[in-house]
Amino acid sequence: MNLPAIYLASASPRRHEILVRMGVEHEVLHVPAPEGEDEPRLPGEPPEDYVRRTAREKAQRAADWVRTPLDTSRPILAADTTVILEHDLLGKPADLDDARTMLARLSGSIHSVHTAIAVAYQDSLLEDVSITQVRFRALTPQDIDSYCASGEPMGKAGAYGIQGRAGMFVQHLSGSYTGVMGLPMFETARLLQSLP
Ligand SMILES: Cc1cn([C@H]2C[C@H](O)[C@@H](COP(=O)(O)OP(=O)(O)OP(=O)(O)O)O2)c(=O)[nH]c1=O
Repeated sequence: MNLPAIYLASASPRRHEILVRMGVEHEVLHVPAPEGEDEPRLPGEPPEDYVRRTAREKAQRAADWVRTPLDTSRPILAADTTVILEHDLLGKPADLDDARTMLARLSGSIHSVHTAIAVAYQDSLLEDVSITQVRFRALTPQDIDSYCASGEPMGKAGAYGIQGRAGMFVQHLSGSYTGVMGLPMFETARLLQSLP
């Protein structure tokens, strides 16, 4: 498959790793974070809309930021991953207590992981979203403590990384494994292929 060389507007090492696996030539852009709260949700905004809007804003911010110094013929890819449990949105945990609370809520239940991708290219912004249902086995307090002690929950939506030890918590998955990790391969390849 012939996919174009791109810029990746993401600080997530997982997204870089997935693009490497896809064989997509890319350069990572370190776009300065906006001032204020990290990716705030608008009042009453449905999670599906939130995750799409956030990915679009990341791609647009990167496009505005790079305009002059970089090669504008390269598409700019951004993504946003959010865990949704009973209409609540679980982002990255603020600290280990927060991580413990999130993991206890995910224990023995089904949640969904939404990853939106957005590509800024030649004044247009294209997007797609991958939605995956994930069932966790019941976790004991010891499971949660030792997982938190591993350091893996921090920096990850829902306080877990399926690609690490938390893979052992996943009893069933319906959707995209790479979407849960932060960049759905199928949707990303399809979006990049659809560019003019
Ligand atoms: C659920 C899950 C999330 N994650 C990660 C992917 C994302 O890095 C992170 C969700 O946070 P995001 O806000 O989507 O991304 P980010 O802040 O890490 O990076 P950037 O905004 O610069 O692109 O959670 C995993 O690595 N494994 C998982 O199983």
